[in-house]
Amino acid sequence: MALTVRDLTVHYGSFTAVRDARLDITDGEVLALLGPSGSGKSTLLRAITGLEPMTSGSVSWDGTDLATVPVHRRGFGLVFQDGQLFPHRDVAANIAFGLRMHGIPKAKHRARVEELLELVGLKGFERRRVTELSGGQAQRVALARALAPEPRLLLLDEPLSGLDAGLREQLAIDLADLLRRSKITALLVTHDQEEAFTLADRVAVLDAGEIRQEGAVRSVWRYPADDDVAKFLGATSFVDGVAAGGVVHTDLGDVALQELEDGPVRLGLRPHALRVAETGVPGEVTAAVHRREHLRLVVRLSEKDTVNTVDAVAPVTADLRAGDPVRLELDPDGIAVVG
Ligand SMILES: Nc1ncnc2c1ncn2[C@@H]1O[C@H](COP(=O)(O)OP(=O)(O)OP(=O)(O)O)[C@@H](O)[C@H]1O
Repeated sequence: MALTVRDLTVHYGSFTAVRDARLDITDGEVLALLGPSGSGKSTLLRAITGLEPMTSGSVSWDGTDLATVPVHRRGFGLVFQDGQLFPHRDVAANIAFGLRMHGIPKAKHRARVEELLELVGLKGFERRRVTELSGGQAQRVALARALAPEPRLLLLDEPLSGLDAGLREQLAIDLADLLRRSKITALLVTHDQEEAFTLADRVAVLDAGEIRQEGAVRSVWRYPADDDVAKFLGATSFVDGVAAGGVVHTDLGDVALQELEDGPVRLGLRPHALRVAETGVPGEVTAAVHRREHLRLVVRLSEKDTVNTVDAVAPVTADLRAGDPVRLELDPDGIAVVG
């Protein structure tokens, strides 16, 4: 086990920002700490680095307790939201800073800087002033600087959240590729599920200072531990049903979920779990908004006691507006099995 965190608690005065956190990261694995704003993600990350004093608990690397090891001797690389580059130094000097700090001889700097710029897709940028970089380029330089001394753990705190949506998506894909190719062990903090799922092998969902669920990305997405985690992962309504022979029967219709054992189940529905179709439960559109890939609807269901209003989707080409009658069918793709 590379990183082991046990019972980590951080108090700010009488307020508990992180309570009894337990985490493991194995070599070459990327773990995302995912949670809403204020849930304690940054506090936990900072406590792991040693930047934030812990109230209790332990952080170990390969079984060695790091309590007495200062931040700069932990062998961790850090990347924050706003890069924090040195504005008066050029790109090469920013990246070489990490090498100097770790006592790597100057003769080796140039080759390593070139190698890193190539890795982050900024070949030839050595002499560029950092004030003349775009937000995305600056974050790539910050990443190169953190990777320069070959840290045993890379810690990324919302590394992409200062960037606009399109760039963020592209950089997340590039970063995922880089982490995999270089087999980097990393801990990523984000409030963005998509970013966590693009980048991480496993996620730990944090809420109000506590880790509510931890597991492989796909499994947490499909099987959230409770309604709160399901809501945080996009479920906007819930329906109870009964599974029998791989089909779940609910008030909103039937849906094939082959992996489920027979018995009662609770389903969390993301908007695309309900799609406009020829058949299905009837309802009336109360709102329709165009999104990039679909038309997002709010639908009031007719004659349903348990669920009244649900989110649903229709193709972008559908000409639907408030007041229109529709029918909705369940789509297994958007469903989470809760509990
Ligand atoms: N230095 C501090 N003193 C007192 N309270 C703090 C301090 N730093 C953070 N907090 C509080 O601790 C809680 C957790 O903060 P933290 O920054 O870890 O959350 P987060 O999940 O990273 O949030 P965000 O996504 O908004 O950055 C918040 O309620 C915050 O107000």
